[in-house]
Amino acid sequence: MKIGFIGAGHMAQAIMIGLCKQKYVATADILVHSAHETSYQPFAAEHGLTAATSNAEIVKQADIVILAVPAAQTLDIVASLQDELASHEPILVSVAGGISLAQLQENSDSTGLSIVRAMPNVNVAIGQGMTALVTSPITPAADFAQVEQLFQALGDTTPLAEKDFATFSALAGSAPAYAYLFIDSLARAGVKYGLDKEIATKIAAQTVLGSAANVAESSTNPWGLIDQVSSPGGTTVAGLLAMEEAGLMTAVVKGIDATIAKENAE
Ligand SMILES: NC(=O)C1=CN([C@@H]2O[C@H](COP(=O)(O)OP(=O)(O)OC[C@H]3O[C@@H](n4cnc5c(N)ncnc54)[C@H](O)[C@@H]3O)[C@@H](O)[C@H]2O)C=CC1
Ligand SMILES: O=C(O)[C@@H]1CCC=N1
Repeated sequence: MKIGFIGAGHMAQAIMIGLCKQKYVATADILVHSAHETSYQPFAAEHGLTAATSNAEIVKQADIVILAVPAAQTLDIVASLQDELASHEPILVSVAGGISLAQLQENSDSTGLSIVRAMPNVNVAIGQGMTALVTSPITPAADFAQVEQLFQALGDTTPLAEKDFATFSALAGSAPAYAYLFIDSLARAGVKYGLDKEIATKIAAQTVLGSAANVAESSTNPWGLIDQVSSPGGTTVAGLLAMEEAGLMTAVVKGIDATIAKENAE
C-alpha cells in the first residue's frame, strides 16, 4: 500500500514520522509533495521517503492520499486534481480544519470517490495521537477501515459526527499547544523559585504525563482525583483556590471558545 502526502508541513510531517516509527509501510511507499521543495525534499531524503514531482503524481501513485495543506487552499487543490482523482480513485483523506465532506466531494467532482475527514493532532508523531474520523456516506466501509487502521497505529481514534469537528479540533487538534503552555507555565514557576529551566520542564512534563495517564486509567473523574491530591488544610487546595481566583478554568474555556469561533469563521 502506498500512502501519499500533499503538503509537508507540521501536521503532515508528524503523521509521516509516526508512520515511519511504527514501520506501518516501507518508507519508500510513503510519497510526498508540497509547494515548497525546501520543506519536502530534505525531509523525504532524511526519512527515506519518495519525493514526488507534483500533487498529481501523488494522486496517480498512492492508494491513500492525505491532504495536509492550509485549509484555505484545500478546495482549490482538490479541484485542480479532479482528472487524476477520477481516473485513479485513491481514498482521499483531508485533515483541513473547517472543510466539510460535502465541500470536498463537490470540488473533487468525482461522485464515486472515497473521502474521509480526519482531525489528528501532532502527537501522532510519537504514537500518542488523538484523531477524529468521519466519512462521506458513499465511502465503502472497507476504505474507511483502512484509514481508521492507519490512524489507530498512531494513537487513539474516535468516529465523530461532522457537526462536532470544530469542537474536537479545539480539544484535541489545538490543545497540544495549550497543554505545552501549561507545562511551560509550571516550569517557569519552577525557574522563578530557582530551578534550572530544563530540569523544571522535565519535572513538569512527567507530572502532566503521569496525571493524564491517571485520568485515562482511573474510573474516578478529574474532580475526584483533584480531591485525592488536596490534603485538608494543605498546600494544594491553597494553590487551586489561587488559580481559580486568577480565572484558570474561565481562561481555558474562553481559549476553547476562541478556537472554535475561529474555525467556524473559516
Ligand atoms: N498543525 C497541527 O497541529 C494541525 C493541523 N491540521 C491541519 O493540517 C493542515 C496543515 O497544517 P500545518 O501542517 O500546520 O501547516 P503548515 O503551514 O506547516 O504546512 C502546510 C503545507 O502545505 C503545503 N502547501 C501549500 N500549498 C500547497 C499546494 N498548492 N500544493 C502542495 N502543497 C502545498 C506547504 O508547502 C506546507 O508543506 C491545515 O489544514 C490544518 O488545519 C489539523 C490538525 C492539527
Ligand atoms: O492551528 C490550526 O489552525 C490547526 C488546526 C488544529 C491545530 N492546528
